[in-house]
Amino acid sequence: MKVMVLGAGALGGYFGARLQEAGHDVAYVARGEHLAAMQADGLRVESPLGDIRLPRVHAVADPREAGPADLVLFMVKTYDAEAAARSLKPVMRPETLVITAQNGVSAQPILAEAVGRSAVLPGAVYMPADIRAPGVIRHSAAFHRIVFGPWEAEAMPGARDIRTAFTSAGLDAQVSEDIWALLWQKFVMMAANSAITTLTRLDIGPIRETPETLDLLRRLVDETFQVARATHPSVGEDAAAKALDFLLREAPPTMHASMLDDLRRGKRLELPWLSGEVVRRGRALGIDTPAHEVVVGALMPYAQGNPAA
Ligand SMILES: NC(=O)C1=CN([C@@H]2O[C@H](COP(=O)(O)OP(=O)(O)OC[C@H]3O[C@@H](n4cnc5c(N)ncnc54)[C@H](OP(=O)(O)O)[C@@H]3O)[C@@H](O)[C@H]2O)C=CC1
Ligand SMILES: CC(C)(CO)C(=O)C(=O)O
Repeated sequence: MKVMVLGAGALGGYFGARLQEAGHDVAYVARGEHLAAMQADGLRVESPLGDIRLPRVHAVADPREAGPADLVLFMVKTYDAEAAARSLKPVMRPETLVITAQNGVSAQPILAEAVGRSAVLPGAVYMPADIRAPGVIRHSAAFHRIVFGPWEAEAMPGARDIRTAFTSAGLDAQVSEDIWALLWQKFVMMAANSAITTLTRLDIGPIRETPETLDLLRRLVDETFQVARATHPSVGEDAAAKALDFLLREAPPTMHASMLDDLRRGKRLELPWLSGEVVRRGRALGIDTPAHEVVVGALMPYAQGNPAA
């Protein structure tokens, strides 16, 4: 399979490397020091599920240099989605399918606007990773799950073939028939997770051991749950319980949201599409979201990068 990773950072680098190791033809679209390091020395992945060393990778700055692909992994941050989607449009072919990974529910429509809904397989990724150094991806838990599904039914056979390619590469991949319910379910967990770990600058372990902070986490989950249920009725009644189950029991104590990594590095934050999205949608629906409002107020000075830099 010919694969293009558009945004070959933490997730894109990880999935691209696993697929290349399994024999697929992968092109990595990246930029800056990370692109230069990949072009000079290849790509490394450090993972509890097995390290990967790829001394040579096809790393480029623009999708046009990568050429057309059967599968595009669209793995830029939400704030880069519009420009990346525009750059993808000229290399799309009728058979190309594009999997998304962005947290939240905003990036997928931006991509669909550029390439058409029938080409988009919205996806949710469950694994913590970051770029440890240029050319080096660090995966920091023993799970790497991706779930995607067709926005429009005709893409279902293509989605199943892609799942086979992923599982043959050792990845934990599933196809969902109601991907939007799943994206909202992840959003219920993730809006709270990104808010609480970034606000406190802590991993989830100490947060769940502190009763007052745990109470705040529960309120963040509940507010997003109210918004999710009002927006997407097929989100289950148990969505808040499932989100809490992940955060309080399944997640390793060292887990934190990728937004905290971004804050620590002085990078832009996806805050407007996480807590910001909950507040915006809550207002439109007449649902109070006071906990997320505080998070937005406290973190917004960091949303464009370190305000002290
Ligand atoms: N990391 C994680 O653990 C998880 C992340 N997610 C979600 O997945 C998405 C991707 O996250 P993540 O992998 O951490 O992000 P990263 O910032 O690690 O990777 C994105 C990469 O794409 C590059 N990039 C952005 N736009 C372009 C472009 N137009 N052309 C070429 N390169 C480009 C960025 O460069 P630059 O650095 O210069 O901006 C960056 O290197 C996010 O929306 C996040 O919410 C979901 C689950 C887990
Ligand atoms: C918390 C995690 C790793 C869960 O997959 C995530 O989605 C993120 O940090 O962006």
